[in-house]
Amino acid sequence: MEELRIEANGNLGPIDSSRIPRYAGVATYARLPRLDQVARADVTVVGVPFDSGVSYRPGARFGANHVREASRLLRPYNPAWDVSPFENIQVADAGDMAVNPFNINEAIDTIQQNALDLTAGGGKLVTLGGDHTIALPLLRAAAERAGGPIAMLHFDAHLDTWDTYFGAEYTHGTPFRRAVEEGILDTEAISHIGTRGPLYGKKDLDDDHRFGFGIVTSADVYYQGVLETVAKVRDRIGNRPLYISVDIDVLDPAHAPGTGTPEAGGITSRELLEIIRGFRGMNLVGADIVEVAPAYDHAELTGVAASHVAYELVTLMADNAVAGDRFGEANGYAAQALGQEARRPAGFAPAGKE
Ligand SMILES: N=C(N)NCCCC(=O)O
Ligand SMILES: [Zn+2]
Ligand SMILES: [Zn+2]
Repeated sequence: MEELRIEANGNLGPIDSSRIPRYAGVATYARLPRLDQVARADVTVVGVPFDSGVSYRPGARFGANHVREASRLLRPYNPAWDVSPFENIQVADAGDMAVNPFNINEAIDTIQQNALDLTAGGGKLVTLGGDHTIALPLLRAAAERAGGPIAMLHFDAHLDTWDTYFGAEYTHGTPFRRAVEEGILDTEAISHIGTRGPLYGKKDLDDDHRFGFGIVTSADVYYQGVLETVAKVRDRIGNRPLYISVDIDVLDPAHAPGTGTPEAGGITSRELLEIIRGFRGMNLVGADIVEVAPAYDHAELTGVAASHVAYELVTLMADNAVAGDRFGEANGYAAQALGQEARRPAGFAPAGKE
């Protein structure tokens, strides 16, 4: 079948859903071209079908393809930003990394190397997991590309800074402790958002605090709201190179039942999307969305939520790519919401607008 795609500014976009029904054909993320169909990509979406690091329900190895299937309804214009991300930059789907399910250490090495290979031309990665183990090699690669320790925002019900499980150091509950130990995170600028639920003991929090993490709990988001959450985070992170890791279990199980370690009392998908929009202008260098386990999903709720999270993250990258580095300038939707005057850098007009 011929692929009728939207094209703008030399960027090959999604299959045109007004000419080929969106439910037809093989799924790529947002119906975007495969990486081998484009000359280069500014942002590469890649799947990591790996879940050998889980402590409870398995199944996140099927997450990436579930998110792709659930992403067919994404449309090319993002009104919350007044940005058409796939027109601003070339985004492509690289398919899945081939990762050993029987050897976690080898899997971690493979993910790190593939992440480096995929960013060799200067592009950025948005990774679809996979369990949270994969964040460690992705952070290693992102820090190497950034030339030093990077800031991180970690959306999750869980801290994921535990030490070991059954003696194992590399699991989905331990990636951020390992990352701090390895010195790849800028410990002045790391935070969890959305944490909640029972822990093993108070020491979990003490350790986490000692590593340098700030915490905005799920209850904090409820009581202080999206705007204060965004303001605090922007204050803490500034313009540092920033990696965002989203464990889909940050959402309440009502919004994202398809995950392996669900915890009651989570934030809503509306809150999560709005918080990310509030990061407009921040220096996002890479991102992952992990822990989508389709076997426990219903009506694609979790897949749709994850596909929209990825869409907002790609939009943030696309917006920055066109606007340049404009951190500190109050602009756009989130800034308006924060009560600041919306401004655009001179000469900036989103493709097809103004
Ligand atoms: N990263 C995720 N989703 N979960 C970690 C939970 C670790 C535990 O079972 O204590
Ligand atoms: Zn989690
Ligand atoms: Zn996690």
